Amino acid sequence: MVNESVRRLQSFVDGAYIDGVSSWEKRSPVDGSLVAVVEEAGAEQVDAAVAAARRALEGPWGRSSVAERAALMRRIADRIEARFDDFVAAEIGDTGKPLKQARELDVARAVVNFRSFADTVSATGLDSFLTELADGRRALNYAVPRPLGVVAVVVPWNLPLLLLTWKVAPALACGNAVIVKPSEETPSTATLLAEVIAEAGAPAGIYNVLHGFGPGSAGEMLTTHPDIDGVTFTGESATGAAIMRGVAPYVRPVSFELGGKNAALVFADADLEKAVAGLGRSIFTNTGQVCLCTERVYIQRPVYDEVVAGLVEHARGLRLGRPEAEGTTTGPLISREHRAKVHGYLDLAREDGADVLVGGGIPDLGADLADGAWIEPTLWAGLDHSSRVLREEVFGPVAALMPFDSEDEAVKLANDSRYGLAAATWTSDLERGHRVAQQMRVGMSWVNTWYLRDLRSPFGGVGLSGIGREGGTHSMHFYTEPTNVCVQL
Ligand SMILES: NC(=O)C1=CN([C@@H]2O[C@H](COP(=O)(O)OP(=O)(O)OC[C@H]3O[C@@H](n4cnc5c(N)ncnc54)[C@H](O)[C@@H]3O)[C@@H](O)[C@H]2O)C=CC1
Ligand SMILES: O=C(O)/C=C/C=C(\O)C(=O)O
Repeated sequence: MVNESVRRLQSFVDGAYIDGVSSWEKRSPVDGSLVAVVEEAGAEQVDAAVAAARRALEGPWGRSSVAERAALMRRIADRIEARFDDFVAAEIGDTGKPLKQARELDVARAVVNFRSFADTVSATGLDSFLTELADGRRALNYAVPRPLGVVAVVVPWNLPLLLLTWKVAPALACGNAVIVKPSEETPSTATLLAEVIAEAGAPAGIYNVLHGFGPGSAGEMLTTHPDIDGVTFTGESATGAAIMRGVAPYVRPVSFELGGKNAALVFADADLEKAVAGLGRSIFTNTGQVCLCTERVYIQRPVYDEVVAGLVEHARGLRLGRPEAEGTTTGPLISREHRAKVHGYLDLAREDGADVLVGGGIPDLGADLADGAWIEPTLWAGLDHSSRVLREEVFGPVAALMPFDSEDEAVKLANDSRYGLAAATWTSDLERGHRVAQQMRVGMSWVNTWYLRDLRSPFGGVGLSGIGREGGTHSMHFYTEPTNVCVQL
């Protein structure tokens, strides 16, 4: 039985909430309590969303000016700010993440995403060339960006609103219509955003939300729909591969930000206090559920023991608890299913001979939280580089610590991965910092910091970590198709 006070979440198509074909119960990873009943969209709702988005593009929205669209982005940002606490509550309800993080990272970044892409679209000029041929003819070439069209936005559960708005803001700023498929684990903020975008004066049909799952459900139905024009996706690499297969018959562009198995390198000359604090953040933020999180830490041998001791102390100082509780630093994993996956790696690490320095199991947080998806922050030493624990993305609050001797060895170990998303180098030798950072085979290479973002810079990965870059003008390129005009003068 569903308590009457429990929210029902519906898909949002053509400016209105619509019924689904079935429903599921979204439960809190904090204590297993019921958060919402979510209606699953079926093929009919997917068709309706694609048709609504297409109609919107054919209407006034398709002729809107950059200035009008930038103004709308700013009004949406203002409306999110006006309902900041509602977004924070919705995000916490779905994920169990600490209140402070939801406020300072997730929802704050949603506001910045809209403002930043309002700025970028306003400042982006045209590519143009004055062409002078050998025979004396002259021409003006200029490329006019047209919207990509109907864009499918498929996003995961780890930073739900942040990652959703990171794609929706530039897509709308460029004049597209979007159909969002939020994760089945985090349906709330995408639904609330529909209300806010409508309140900000957006035309019906430019922002649609379909609730559902991946294979055989709304995710697959949307990304294999013949009338979408492109897919932007963040999530697991295997899911990216499945989406690629789905769009292949229609030859649609994709932008993928996928998994990571990110390395950090700590050199003996680093400021160790800062390095340990930075590593603590890069391993454990969001319970390790950020694609950028560090899961492999290489430490130069002379400072190995000191860094290991510092990290163990940091992990022991983390406070697992309810999002709103004073002092909570760390929430649960997103679900029991995901915990089973992470727990599988804890078992595997032991089988592969890891020395478990801290954590390694499921914590006892009392009867109140017994039905949640809690896991202990865990650090390992002594793992061989060939262990699957060091090759596969765990996506939990875990890292393996390993010593190295030379810079060349550290670079080689860090790059020994099929993933290539992010890296962090800790050193007080600036030359080394630049040298090592540039050798990392990744999309984002930080020096003496981690997850410091400038939204104008390219964001994405190489290898199994993705295809393409988003951010600033890189987003503009993905969400538009240029038409080159050549006028003989
Ligand atoms: N690197 C990253 O950013 C993330 C990695 N993960 C990893 O992925 C694992 C699986 O978690 P999931 O939530 O299942 O992530 P996922 O990557 O499979 O799901 C992300 C989104 O894709 C949708 N989806 C799944 N299969 C699809 C398909 N065939 N076609 C279209 N859409 C599809 C999902 O419904 C969700 O909205 C996690 O255990 C975690 O390790 C999960 C979330 C983010
Ligand atoms: O800051 C961003 O734009 C994105 C951060 C994190 C991810 O992309 C992720 O965890 O997938």
